[in-house]
Amino acid sequence: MSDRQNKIRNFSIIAHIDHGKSTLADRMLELTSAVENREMEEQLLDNMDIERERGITIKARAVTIEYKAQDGETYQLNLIDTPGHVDFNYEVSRSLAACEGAILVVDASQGVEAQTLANTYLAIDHDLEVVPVVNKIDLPAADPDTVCHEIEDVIGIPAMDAPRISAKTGVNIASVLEAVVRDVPPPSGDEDAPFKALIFDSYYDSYKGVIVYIRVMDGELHVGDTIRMMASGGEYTVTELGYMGAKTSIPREGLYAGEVGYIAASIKDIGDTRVGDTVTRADRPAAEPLPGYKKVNPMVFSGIYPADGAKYQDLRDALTKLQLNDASLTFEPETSIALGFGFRCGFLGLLHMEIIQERLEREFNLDLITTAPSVVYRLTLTNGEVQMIDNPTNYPDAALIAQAEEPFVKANILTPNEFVGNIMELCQNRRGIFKDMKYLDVTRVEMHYELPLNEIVYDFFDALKSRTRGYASFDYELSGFVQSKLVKLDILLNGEIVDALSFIVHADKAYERGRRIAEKLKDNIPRQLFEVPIQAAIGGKIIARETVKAMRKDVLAKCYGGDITRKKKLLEKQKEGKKRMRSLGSVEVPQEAFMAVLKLDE
Ligand SMILES: Nc1nc2c(ncn2[C@@H]2O[C@H](COP(=O)(O)OP(=O)(O)OP(=O)(O)O)[C@@H](O)[C@H]2O)c(=O)[nH]1
Repeated sequence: MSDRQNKIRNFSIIAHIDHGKSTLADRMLELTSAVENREMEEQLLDNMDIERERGITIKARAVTIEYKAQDGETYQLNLIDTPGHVDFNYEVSRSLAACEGAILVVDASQGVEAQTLANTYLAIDHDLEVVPVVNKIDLPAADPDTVCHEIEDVIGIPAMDAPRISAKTGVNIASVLEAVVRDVPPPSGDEDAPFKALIFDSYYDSYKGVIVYIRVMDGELHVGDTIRMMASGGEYTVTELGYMGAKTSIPREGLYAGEVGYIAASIKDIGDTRVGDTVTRADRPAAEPLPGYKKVNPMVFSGIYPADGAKYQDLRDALTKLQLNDASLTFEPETSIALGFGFRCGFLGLLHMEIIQERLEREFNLDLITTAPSVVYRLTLTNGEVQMIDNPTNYPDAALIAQAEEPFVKANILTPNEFVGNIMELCQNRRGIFKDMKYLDVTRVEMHYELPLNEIVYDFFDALKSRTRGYASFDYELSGFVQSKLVKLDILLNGEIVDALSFIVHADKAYERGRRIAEKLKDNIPRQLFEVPIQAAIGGKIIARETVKAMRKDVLAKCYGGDITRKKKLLEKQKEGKKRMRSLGSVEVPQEAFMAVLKLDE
């Protein structure tokens, strides 16, 4: 191994949400003075607005810092950021593939949580050295000894000597860097072998074209070399390469085996730079690509329509741009009788969906109507054909279906034992199958359930939080398709089926759902000039009915003539309220109505 490699450490930070991953990353950058204190925006590594507001990290990012360790040597530390939410396990996985180690941050007042476990297992799957760190020791409720025992008992890695730190106040941060230098193995890789690197992220820069983030496995690369993308075959000449500093990129003349960095090569087509692909050199290509990693298929789908039909092209452009650095987002055109032209979009999970919606609205200034999310169903028809259905509108007639299957997940819930009853009740309501339960210590329990994805995509997480006062944590992975009794529930407004409101539901729950949805819609559809019947139907049979009564008075009637400004205000208000309305046939329906049908627990 070269001396250069001996001084490199490639690592990620993994943690349960809110345990302090981003704060620790900031402190590490600060300590290695990669950033001037005053220049430092809060949470440098999350550089998207929405992330900052929600306090979660979405996209993988990487940064190179130099650290002079106690042994007197200067090390190149490459920190690769990972998202913490269950929806993004795929992205965690792609970051981990570029590392040899992972710092596992555990909150000293909370202990091991569901995503602590899930992320640790992912790291172990990637053969990473896991370096535990106990954070938030400044909190009065901190109990680092117990948490260290918990890490040893539950995860099974030694933790008694784990650095105990406060990322917030900056206590003991250097001990984390020392642990990284000491415990994370340096990269191995043959500098003399043909160049081979893994693409783990990319983004589009309007001047330089696509910038790809790579981890070099073997060989070396210089400006002027011609690279080849092994999956797509695209060839480009490298115009710039280097490290990503905390704020700016630091161009270099070469990148070598074991290093993490970026390349720019005037690449215009993002399709050529697939995350997970292998880059090699055209003059001396590698024989085999790297294993890459499994791309996950989106499991949650929803229709996204521009509120103003004229914005269809803008919506397409916006989705195309977002897809550039979010390969897990899929979309294709669809038409709805009710909503016109839009796109069927596929997401990793509900949070992913919300984030994309928010970005479309905020960054691209679009007003959207989104339909209820649906999972993917697998149907075997009576003629033997197998169909995957991600849109309830395309659900075939019941008479044509020989067998219907829905996706199930394995759920892992960690909770203080006092909430076990509440959680069992919730899971039972959601058609969950209890698997087992074990005590982590005297007060905390780990529960395993199998649940239909359909029952958890909407509001399971919120429901779990509210039943456990926020103490339970939850993680899941897909386990496969399970045969199920499914029916399509249609909603009729004023006697007409609204295709955008149809959805698939388990037969045993259809009546109750139909009734609740009709009630919900009644609450969410404002009065119109005429009476509007709301009906729920299965295969043409009406199972529930509500009525929105006709409007009696004009809003202005309240004003008794007189005050013109007051009148104006009321009219403005009415206009505001209208903004997100959609005419379905003759009925005006607000956006909230489309989502309200999902939040049945409220
Ligand atoms: N008291 C205390 N609070 C901390 C400490 N470290 C982080 N926090 C706080 O914990 C909260 C979550 O910290 P983040 O760094 O955003 O957590 P994260 O793990 O990056 O969260 P995600 O990005 O959502 O995964 C923030 O309000 C921090 O200020 C600490 O050492 N002590």
